[in-house]
Amino acid sequence: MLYDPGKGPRLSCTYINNLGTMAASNEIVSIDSLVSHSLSDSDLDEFNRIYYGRKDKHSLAIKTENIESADHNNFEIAAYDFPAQKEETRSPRIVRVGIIQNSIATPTNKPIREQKQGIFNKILKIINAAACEGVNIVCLQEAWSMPFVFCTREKTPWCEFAESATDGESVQFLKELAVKHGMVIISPILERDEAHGDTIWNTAVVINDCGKVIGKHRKNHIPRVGDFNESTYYFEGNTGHPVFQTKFGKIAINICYGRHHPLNWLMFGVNGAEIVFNPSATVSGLSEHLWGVEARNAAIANSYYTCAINRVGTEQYPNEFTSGDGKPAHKEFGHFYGSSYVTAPDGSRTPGLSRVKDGLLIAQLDLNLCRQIKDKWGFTMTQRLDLYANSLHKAVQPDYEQQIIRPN
Ligand SMILES: NC(=O)NCCC(=O)O
Repeated sequence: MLYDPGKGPRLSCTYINNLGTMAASNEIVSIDSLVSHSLSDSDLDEFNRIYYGRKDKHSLAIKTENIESADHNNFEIAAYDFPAQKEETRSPRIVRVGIIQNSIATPTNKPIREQKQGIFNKILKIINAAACEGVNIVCLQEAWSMPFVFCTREKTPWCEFAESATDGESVQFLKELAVKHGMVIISPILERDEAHGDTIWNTAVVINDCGKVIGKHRKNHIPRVGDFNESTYYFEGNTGHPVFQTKFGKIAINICYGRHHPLNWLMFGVNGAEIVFNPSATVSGLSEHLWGVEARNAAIANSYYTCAINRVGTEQYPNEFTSGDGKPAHKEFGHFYGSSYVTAPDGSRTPGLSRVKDGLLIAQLDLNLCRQIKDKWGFTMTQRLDLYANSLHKAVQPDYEQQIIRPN
């Protein structure tokens, strides 16, 4: 069955908020549903061609049982294909990725274990659907197993969500699924590092298709913007820019705020990544106009695939907090707008998932496209790393003088 993101409702109506009551929502379901509701079929084809680089729609069929499961369990499911040209000397290198966006499952004043378990229950159904569609690599959103509590600046009880990157609750839960389905799973969590002073990190754990943790990456750039008070909880990561060689290709993770830093994206490319996942948590009003630009631009500049994943929903906290902007104290973080999407190295992209609903976006990628685009555009050949290494080395010296040519 072919899924058409354009035919859903334009506005969401009501939702159960995180304190357990019904709330009205006038959120637009997705920019893509807005566009497709406004355009004729032929104009929509032109929109897809001109704006998204999708010459034809390249949607993939989804099994009826998974469409039914998505319907029943209230998540969106969509699947797209990114083919590459046939080559004489290399076979196609086809991999299916599944990116998952989710809201929290229970109010934030419930016991920690209950909150986690509620999220596990919904993720289980979505990963099962992904497996049934032959997905090889799943990536979850930033801090997927908890509410995004960092707006509060409270340590209790939120630090209790932190867990070991080798055998914490969520890693154990996902290891089993990785083995069962023979898939690689990227699990971005709040990490507790007992071996190093019980410190907390924002970490993506990579579990291979045999259920083994093959490594982790810690978020390199920590935001200090709006209510994203993450620096109260953890430092900038110390793991560099690792690329993980998996059975299904070379993958890397650029966690959320790192997407604003082109050099962060660059280094994953320099280290050979073919797919870079960007698990995120960001809210409308702050970043939504940037969302479609940054991961897409990174795919173009670095000739790799990018998968941008944002959490979804409006989270409320038991105690009021302020945003340091003179406005009244409040209990809501804002609206996490989902809109997860995938971009190919040629800059073509999928429509986004919903702004208001959990979702699974499946993309079938031919990794041969990475090299084909490098050959065509020559961005790696012309990137002049030596020039910038030299200039940056000078720029970080305390006595650096900016290269400004001033009028006499
Ligand atoms: N989670 C996170 O780093 N959010 C910061 C806000 C943004 O980058 O849009």
